[in-house]
Amino acid sequence: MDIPNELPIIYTTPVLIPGFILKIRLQVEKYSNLLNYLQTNHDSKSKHIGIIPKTDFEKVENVIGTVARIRSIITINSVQDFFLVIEGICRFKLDVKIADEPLHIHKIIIIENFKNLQGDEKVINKLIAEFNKVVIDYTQYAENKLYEPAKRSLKILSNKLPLYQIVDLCLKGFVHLTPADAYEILRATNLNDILIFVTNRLKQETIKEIKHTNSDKTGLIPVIHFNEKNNVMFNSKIPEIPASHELNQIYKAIKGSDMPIPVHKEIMKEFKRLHEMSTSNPDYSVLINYISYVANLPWNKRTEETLDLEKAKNMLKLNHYGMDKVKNRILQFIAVKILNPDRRGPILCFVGPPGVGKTSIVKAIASSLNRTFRRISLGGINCHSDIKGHRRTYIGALPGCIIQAINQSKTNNPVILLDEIDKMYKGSNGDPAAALLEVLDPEQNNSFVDSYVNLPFDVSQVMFIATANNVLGIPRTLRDRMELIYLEGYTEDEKMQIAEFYLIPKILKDHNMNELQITICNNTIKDIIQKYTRETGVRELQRKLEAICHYIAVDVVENSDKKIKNYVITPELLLNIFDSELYSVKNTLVEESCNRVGIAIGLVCTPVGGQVQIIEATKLYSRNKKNCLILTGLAGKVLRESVIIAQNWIQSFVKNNEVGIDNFCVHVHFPTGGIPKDGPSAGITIVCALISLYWKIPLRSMIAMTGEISLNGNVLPIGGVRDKILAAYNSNIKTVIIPELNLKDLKKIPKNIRENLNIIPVKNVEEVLDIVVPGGLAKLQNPSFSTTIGTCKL
Ligand SMILES: Nc1ncnc2c1ncn2[C@@H]1O[C@H](COP(=O)(O)OP(=O)(O)OP(=O)(O)O)[C@@H](O)[C@H]1O
Repeated sequence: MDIPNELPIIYTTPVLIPGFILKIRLQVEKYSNLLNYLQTNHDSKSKHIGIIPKTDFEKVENVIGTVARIRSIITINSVQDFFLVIEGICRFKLDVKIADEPLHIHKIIIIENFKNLQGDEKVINKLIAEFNKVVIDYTQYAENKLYEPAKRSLKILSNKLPLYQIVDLCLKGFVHLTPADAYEILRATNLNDILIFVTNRLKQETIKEIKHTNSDKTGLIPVIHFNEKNNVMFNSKIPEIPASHELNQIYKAIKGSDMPIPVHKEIMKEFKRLHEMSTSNPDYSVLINYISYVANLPWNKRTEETLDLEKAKNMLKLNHYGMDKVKNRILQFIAVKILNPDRRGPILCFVGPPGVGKTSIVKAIASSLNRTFRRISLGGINCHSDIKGHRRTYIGALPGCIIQAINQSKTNNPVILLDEIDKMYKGSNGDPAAALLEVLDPEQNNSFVDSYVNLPFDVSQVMFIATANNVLGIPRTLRDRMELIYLEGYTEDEKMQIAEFYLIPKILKDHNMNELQITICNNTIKDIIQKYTRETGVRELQRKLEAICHYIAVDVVENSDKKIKNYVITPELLLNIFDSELYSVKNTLVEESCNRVGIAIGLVCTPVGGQVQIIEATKLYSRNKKNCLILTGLAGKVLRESVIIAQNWIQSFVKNNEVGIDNFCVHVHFPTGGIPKDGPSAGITIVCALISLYWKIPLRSMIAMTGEISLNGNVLPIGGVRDKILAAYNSNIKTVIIPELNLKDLKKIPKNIRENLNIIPVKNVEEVLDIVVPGGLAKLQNPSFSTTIGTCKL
């Protein structure tokens, strides 16, 4: 729409805000020129006029008005007035006068419309939060009075609209504006000013409503306290100013608290009860503790979040090596928050073996967002009330760990780490997972009710991040509510980097030793990794490096009067520090298994990373026991089924090759016997061990394998390929057989490891046998080499 830069101007008492429609009444006598102008020549609807509010504008530097489009002109013959229906289009600044007669014509400068106004990013979130709070308070008291459009606006408001629309709806729906108010808004140069203005007006309206409601019911004039600092309002009927020092303290705590009005009302009821209670009553101290706990909760205290991508990137990089998946996810979270501050992020859950940095990166995330950090250890929790607290009626009742963590953080938007979420279990006193559901569900967590506090607390601002070692340990319902991010173990090279650039500088700083000349050679770090630790993470490595510092510390203290020495930690010195090597680089079990019948090398994934797993099989001849299968080594249900599938596949293979079948027992063992094992991925390894046993052929040495088998001999994909291949590499295995369908996982494996290992993908068991059996599949199919096979039952 073309708006001329010179417009006829009129002055009106009502203020026209862009987007609104106004009907004004003008005297024909006074405005005859304007009426002529609008009625002659062109269609009046294409004409614009400038509307300037009749205020004390001469005192104001810049006079702001609204460009209005004429919607209709209503003239009534018998009346000396006419009506203009005008629609506010945009705002303008009044410029120089062009003419006084026949019309007041001024030059105008169009200024930014509300829609394009910006808010001050630093404070806008706080203002919106406060505004939302005031809207809730207001509607609680004035809902019956609100007319339909306002109620509709309220519904829309809860859908989190862009800010300018919130303001727009407020103007239309809630606030009764005096002309002075409206002019204030018209002149606003940023959205913050408008939001502050509208919030304050709503507060005043709410106070009016509260006064009205309370005096209606009780005839008492309520005490209304307006907390300037937090701009939060309180309303309560205090019985009388409490006499005792203790009660006074609590009263002050309630007054100083920033709890929402409904909570405040409830707490004042309790306070009234306390006030009337005898101090000898056993409930007295319980009630005092309760009220002061609730009053001191951070109902509305928050840290100002820093949403700065570059800063967060640097901070995360500074604290942790690698972990790209986690870092990228956090950067995405920040980017989304910048675009839409109200959007709630998902609940993240980092799953991985111990010591890979799950806990420590959450701390780094909290500081990169400038939020406080609390850790809740869920390991071993077996009771509903550990999460949700105990009812106040119980002796020694306490709030649950969620509210306690929020209370300790003193803010309502901390980062809370739910550590070891896979290690909670259901006890006789309820299921803690069910209680956590309520906390983690974005639909419910803005009114989380802890049994002790017994009042709704908004935990939706809290950023919950969970960690787990084993995804299967996380209750299914909780798993559904979280976004799982898997962290893998580190390779030797990665551990070297972490030790050199992260752990050693951190440990030296912690021990106040960064001034000393300490050199830990690369060979030393490598030796620690290979001979003194066996882990997928770096926690043990960190402990060993700390032990080196403790060793040096004694020397430093004993020789404190002498000149500072240079300390060079060589691999040889490690023997002095740690007494003896803990692990051999060679995996003796694997090496001994070579050239023996009935043994195959498998790969397994444990909660602490990948491992090489030997499978042993032997025949037992016994008169009494025939056709039986003995399994040892704490094999789980799925593993036992894998053995049966392997046996049955071998039987069909034997039949096809016309090999004889005999009756005897087979014993399959999964060392080490003390550790429970389960899962389907040992399928092809079991087949190979049994084939080696039946055909009495030792398998080719140093070949490890992993893959599930189906009854007709297909090799199916399995999980944990990266960890398994790393374990094979660390155990000097030269060839690894994996299912062809797992080829996609190879991109997660460092290039140097891929180049140094012979990784062979297979589709079926025949291909496996062709690789592991000396002489290949042909040798097995040659009847002169075949042997008798046992038919076995479990
Ligand atoms: N990628 C890494 N970069 C730097 N330091 C790391 C890295 N990964 C782990 N660490 C260090 O290793 C130590 C152990 O890490 P952390 O306690 O976070 O492990 P975790 O995965 O939470 O283990 P758990 O599952 O046992 O709780 C910490 O000191 C941490 O700083």
